[in-house]
Amino acid sequence: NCRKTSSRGRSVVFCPQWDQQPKMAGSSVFRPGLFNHKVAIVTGGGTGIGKAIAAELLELGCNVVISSRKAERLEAAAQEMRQQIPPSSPACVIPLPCNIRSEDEVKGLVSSVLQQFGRIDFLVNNGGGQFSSPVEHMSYKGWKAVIDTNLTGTFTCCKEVYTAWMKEHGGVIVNIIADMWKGFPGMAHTGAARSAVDNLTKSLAIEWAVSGVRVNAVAPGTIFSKTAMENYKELGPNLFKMSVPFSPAKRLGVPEEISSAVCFLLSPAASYISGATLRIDAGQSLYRSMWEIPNHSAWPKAPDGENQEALKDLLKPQSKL
Ligand SMILES: CCCCCCC/C=C/C(=O)SCCNC(=O)CCNC(=O)[C@H](O)C(C)(C)COP(=O)(O)OP(=O)(O)OC[C@H]1O[C@@H](n2cnc3c(N)ncnc32)[C@H](O)[C@@H]1OP(=O)(O)O
Ligand SMILES: NC(=O)C1=CN([C@@H]2O[C@H](COP(=O)(O)OP(=O)(O)OC[C@H]3O[C@@H](n4cnc5c(N)ncnc54)[C@H](OP(=O)(O)O)[C@@H]3O)[C@@H](O)[C@H]2O)C=CC1
Repeated sequence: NCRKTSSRGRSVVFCPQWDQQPKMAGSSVFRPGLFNHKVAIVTGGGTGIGKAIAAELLELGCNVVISSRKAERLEAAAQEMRQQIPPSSPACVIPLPCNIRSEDEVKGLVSSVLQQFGRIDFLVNNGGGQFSSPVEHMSYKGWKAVIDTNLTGTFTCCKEVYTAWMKEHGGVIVNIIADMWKGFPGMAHTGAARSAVDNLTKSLAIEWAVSGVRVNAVAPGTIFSKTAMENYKELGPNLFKMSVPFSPAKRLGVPEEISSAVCFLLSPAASYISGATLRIDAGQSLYRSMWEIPNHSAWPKAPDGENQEALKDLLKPQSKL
């Protein structure tokens, strides 16, 4: 069904199906070999978004270290990814367990990667998460767990990779944050942490420009994966189903739609981009909030006066206005 048309003297092949054909899961739109011999650390790289990022980096020739707390799940993910690496590729994937909440474990991770590969070109701070709870019922321990993971964990990984390698050799960092642009009612801890990482990204982009380090963030909308859903236990399926109408796309995103943007930000195509946050949410952050506010009369009254009187009149059941 493809037609050849000529546009301004150039020959163009136009396929009407192209814009309807989705990118295939597990196949990058970037040039094979783009990241040959580079080394990346992807935290949370054994599941969901992190796994898609790791797989796309591998496909592009990068050596990838996937890291998170659960060693068995990490090893299984690495085995699965190894099956996809063509024999001609120089890339490899290794799982290294690390809790990003522990400064010592992060230091250990960075030094192991340097021992094994001798360099760290890319850091993707993707590991993290939260539970859902209104603030009034949130325990201090729960608040701290989420801040320590998403904010302090990201800080620690950035700092350790920078001081041990990127300060002298340059590199690229991408921080995964969230759609917290209208606050994050129901998950206020993560909203506060991700907003702080958005700001940290800007500070680091300036402080580390002198080392040739670019630092950017990606803010996903609601992205479906089995592991993300399972985190919310029995609430999970409904939470994700309920989110669909709140996306202007009227569908949820998938991890592969985040990984392509991360690979772009890591690549030389983004060589002049630093301190930026890319929202990958089909416009969700510009659209309506999921948080329902029931009708109530608790709000402070407006000042008396002619506008207030006219407003009362307008709102009477049979208003003449
Ligand atoms: C509005 C909904 C839209 C749909 C979602 C859209 C956005 C989606 C965003 C996503 O990020 S999806 C990805 C989800 N994946 C994860 O969150 C994975 C990582 N998450 C975790 O590891 C945990 O959630 C954690 C809380 C961040 C850390 O858990 P960890 O196991 O390290 O800590 P714990 O020792 O278990 O807990 C510490 C403390 O936290 C409180 N708490 C934990 N879970 C809950 C819960 N479900 N409800 C209430 N409180 C919780 C609690 O105080 C824990 O202490 P203890 O009581 O256990 O002593
Ligand atoms: N899915 C979505 O809609 C959205 C997700 N995000 C964020 O994107 C990132 C990836 O989430 P997603 O793939 O969806 O969900 P997953 O639950 O699949 O991924 C979370 C990953 O983070 C790892 N992790 C959690 N805590 C730690 C820790 N203390 N140290 C090291 N690793 C840790 C987990 O591994 P382990 O348990 O083995 O440690 C897991 O691999 C998270 O930060 C998430 O909050 C942001 C916006 C939306």
